Amino acid sequence: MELTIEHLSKQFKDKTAVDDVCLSLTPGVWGLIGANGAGKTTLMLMIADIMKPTSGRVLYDGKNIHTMGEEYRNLFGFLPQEFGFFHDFTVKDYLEYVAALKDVPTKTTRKKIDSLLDTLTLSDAKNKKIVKLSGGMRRRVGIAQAVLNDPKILVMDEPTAGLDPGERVRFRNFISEFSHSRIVLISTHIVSDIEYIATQNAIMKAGKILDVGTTDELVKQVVGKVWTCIVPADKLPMYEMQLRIINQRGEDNNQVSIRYLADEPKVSNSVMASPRLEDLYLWLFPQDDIGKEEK
Ligand SMILES: Nc1ncnc2c1ncn2[C@@H]1O[C@H](COP(=O)(O)OP(=O)(O)OP(=O)(O)O)[C@@H](O)[C@H]1O
Repeated sequence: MELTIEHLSKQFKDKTAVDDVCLSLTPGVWGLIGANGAGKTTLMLMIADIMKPTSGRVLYDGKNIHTMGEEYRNLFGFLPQEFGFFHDFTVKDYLEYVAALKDVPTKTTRKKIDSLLDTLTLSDAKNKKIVKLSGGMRRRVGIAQAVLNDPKILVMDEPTAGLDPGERVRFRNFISEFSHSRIVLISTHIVSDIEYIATQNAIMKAGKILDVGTTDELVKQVVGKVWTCIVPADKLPMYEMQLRIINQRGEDNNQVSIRYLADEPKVSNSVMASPRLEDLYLWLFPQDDIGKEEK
């Protein structure tokens, strides 16, 4: 099974949101990583066949998804970033409605919904109106509707937005299990949410895919660029001005442990750290760039 993205572009007036993207997605969890405005949502909407590309095409096992119509929709699950819930529906009624839309066999619908609500710890919310749910619960209802038809391809735009730490862990476990022989594409800028479950990552910046690889392959780019050291707490403001500090933790005796990015050690007692995906992300997307991509 393969989803092939061939020279996909999307132009909005003078803005190229997606710029000649080529990517071949195979079964596994794919992390689509990029700052705000990188083009992730636009790319996902085209993969969902909701938005028409300006040029290029998406093929599922060699077939153009746009010509597959219902056949594609039946094997596809999508969690959009902005989710238009039917707020007056109860969770159960809403999921039954989606199941009907997606041609889930009526015989199995109830069982399927109950089992999903259980897995996503939503059983207690089953008969509550969606309007009454917390943001994290609504997101989980969104996840439930996306997987209701057991999709072969699951695309989720920022699925962990609004989830608390416990919910994030459960989400990761759920996706790891679910992704077996399926293509799961997850966009996020919360890198730690996919770091340990993504079999591959695609890094997107300014509409282009900069790099594709496993986490281990990708983080090689920042080997020798991540440092940790201990500095006196009263010197921290000075270091904050001079260094790209990505993490800091208070220690005993008025000291602070800092983790920073630099081509070479900038503070005398610095020790080279093993890079993580988040370090690479911050290296590629310095905070100042976040949100500026659209300019
Ligand atoms: N309908 C539209 N009309 C005009 N410009 C758009 C439209 N949709 C997206 N854009 C622009 O295209 C670029 C990519 O947007 P997109 O939402 O795909 O990025 P993103 O990586 O998903 O960002 P975020 O994480 O903030 O959702 C941005 O500059 C955005 O302003």
